Amino acid sequence: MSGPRPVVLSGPSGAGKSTLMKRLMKDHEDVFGFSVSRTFVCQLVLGLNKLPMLLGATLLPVALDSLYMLRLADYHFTTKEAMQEGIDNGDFIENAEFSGNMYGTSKAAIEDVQAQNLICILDVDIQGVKRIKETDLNPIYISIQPPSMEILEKRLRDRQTETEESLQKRLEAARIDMELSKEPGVFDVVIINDDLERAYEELKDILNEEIQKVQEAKS
Ligand SMILES: Nc1ncnc2c1ncn2[C@@H]1O[C@H](COP(=O)(O)OP(=O)(O)OP(=O)(O)O)[C@@H](O)[C@H]1O
Ligand SMILES: Nc1nc2c(ncn2[C@@H]2O[C@H](COP(=O)(O)O)[C@@H](O)[C@H]2O)c(=O)[nH]1
Repeated sequence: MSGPRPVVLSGPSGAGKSTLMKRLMKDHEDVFGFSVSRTFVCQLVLGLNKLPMLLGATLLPVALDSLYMLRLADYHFTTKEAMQEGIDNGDFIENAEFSGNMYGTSKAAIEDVQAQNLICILDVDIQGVKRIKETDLNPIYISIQPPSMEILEKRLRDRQTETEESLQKRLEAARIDMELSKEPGVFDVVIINDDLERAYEELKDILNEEIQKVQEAKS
C-alpha cells in the first residue's frame, strides 16, 4: 500500500473521534479521506431500533433526520454472510466484534483513499489497532480519550444514539479501552479530549507534517 502515511484514530465510543475527524476533514479539503468500514446488517437493524428513542427526543425532525442518516452513512452495510466471506477471502486488513456487532476495514477502503493521494483516516477500536499493528500499513496511531468515565457517559447519553443496553456495552468496552491504551507503545499519541478546541489543535499539530506533504504535492 502506497501514498501518504495513514492515521488510525481510536478510543472509546463517545470520546469524540468522529467530531474531531469531521472537523479535520472540513478544514483541510482534499487532504484526508475516510476509510469507510463495513458492518453487517444487524447493525442497521439496531440503528433502526434506535429510531423511536430518537423520535422521543426534542429535536426538529429535519435535524433528527440528518443526525440519524449521518451515523448510518458512516458505514458500508453488508450481510453477516457476505462479511464473513470477505474475511475468509482476505479482503479485510482487520475486523473486530465491538458491542455485539462486527466491524471491519477492507483493503479496498484504504486503497480507494490512497489512490487519490490522500491521508487515509481509519476509525477503529482497540482490537483493530492491535490487528493493524501486525500489518505493513505503518499508520500514525492516535488515541482519543475522554477526561473521565463520567463525562464519557454523559456524552454518550446526550448524543441520544444508544439504548440503555447498548450504552452499557459501550461503557464496558470503554473501561477496557482506557486500560489498554495506557500500555506503553500502543499509541504514538494519546489526546485527552476535554476541551474540544485544545484537543483539535493538538491533533492538527501531530498531523501537520503529513498535511503539508499532501498540500505541497498538490501545489
Ligand atoms: N470536547 C468535547 N466536549 C463536549 N462534547 C464533546 C466533545 N467532543 C465530542 N463531544 C460530543 O460527544 C459526543 C460523542 O462524540 P463522537 O460521536 O464524536 O464520539 P466518537 O468517539 O466518534 O464515538 P463512536 O466511536 O461511538 O462513533 C458527540 O455528541 C459530540 O458532539
Ligand atoms: N476494529 C474496528 N472498529 C471499528 C470499525 N469501524 C468502527 N469501529 C469502532 O466501533 C466502535 C463503534 O462505532 P459506532 O459508529 O457504531 O459508534 C467505535 O469505537 C469505532 O472506533 C472497523 O472497521 N474496525
